[in-house]
Amino acid sequence: MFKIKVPATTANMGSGYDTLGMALTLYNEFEIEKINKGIETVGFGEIGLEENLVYISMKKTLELYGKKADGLRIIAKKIEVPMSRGLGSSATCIVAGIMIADKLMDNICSKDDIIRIGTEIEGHPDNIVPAVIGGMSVSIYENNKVIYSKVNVPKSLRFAVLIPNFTVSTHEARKVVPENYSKKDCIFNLSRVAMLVASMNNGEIHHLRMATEDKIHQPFRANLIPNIDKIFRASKDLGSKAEFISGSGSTLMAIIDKENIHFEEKMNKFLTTIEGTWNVKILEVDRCGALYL
Ligand SMILES: Nc1ncnc2c1ncn2[C@@H]1O[C@H](COP(=O)(O)OP(=O)(O)OP(=O)(O)O)[C@@H](O)[C@H]1O
Ligand SMILES: N[C@@H](CCO)C(=O)O
Repeated sequence: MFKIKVPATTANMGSGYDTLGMALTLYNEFEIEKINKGIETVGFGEIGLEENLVYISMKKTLELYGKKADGLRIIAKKIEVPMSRGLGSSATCIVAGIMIADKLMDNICSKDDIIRIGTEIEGHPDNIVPAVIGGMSVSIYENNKVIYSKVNVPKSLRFAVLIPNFTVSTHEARKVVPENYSKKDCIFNLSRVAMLVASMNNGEIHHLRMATEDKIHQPFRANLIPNIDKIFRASKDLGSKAEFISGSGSTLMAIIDKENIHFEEKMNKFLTTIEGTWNVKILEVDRCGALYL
């Protein structure tokens, strides 16, 4: 019947907890087929229908419009975004589910509707917004409304994702983030997140290291990722412009210049000296967002 392709996303980007996010050139693809009766899922491993985030999001969207689905097979056709690694795998499922429902209703939802429903399901907007519209974005979620704006990303940048073989659940990683902060720490992050948006927009790559510094979530989540300091130090030594935890982890992100062509090979070599298995991918910004194929 139809296919949907949704990009991976890296949320927070250091200083922008629950606020900044960016789509990356790594994708999940879902295919929908007609069947006689019921709803079937294929390619989702052990995940049962009622726990399947694509199905849950499709069902919720249809219910919002007073509709129901029947006679559908949802196929996880191509899964590139690893689960629970801080690359927005849940957002790919949520956005795909909403877009399936929308297609079944003859595309009555606007992008803003998809973003609003998706954010309500996910609980924060920073993966959902870039997954839908592509690029880097800043979002505000308040009173069930999402207000967002795109940020320019310099074309010379590449994004090295360092993906470990262990997972970090977002639900668990949100529990270690404190409820309250000092005025000093608030000013620390406010200044950096504003600097990050300005630096990206103005192509001031030399500001990125300071602009991605954070006191809101990363110091508390660092304990969930063994050797994070060593890995960030090695990345800096290999010429990266900035490093941060992607989303809630476990993936670590290094921003590099496109001319840094030996980064991948050298980082892979370094990571063999660290416990665990790591997979390095050099990605670009996805500038389109989710699409029907
Ligand atoms: N390919 C998939 N098939 C089915 N469900 C998936 C798939 N990928 C992700 N999920 C769902 O999303 C959940 C993972 O979401 P979680 O928010 O913990 O991680 P993430 O979205 O990968 O990371 P982050 O939000 O930090 O970027 C899984 O437990 C599962 O419910
Ligand atoms: N802003 C979210 C992103 C992960 O879903 C967090 O850091 O918990």
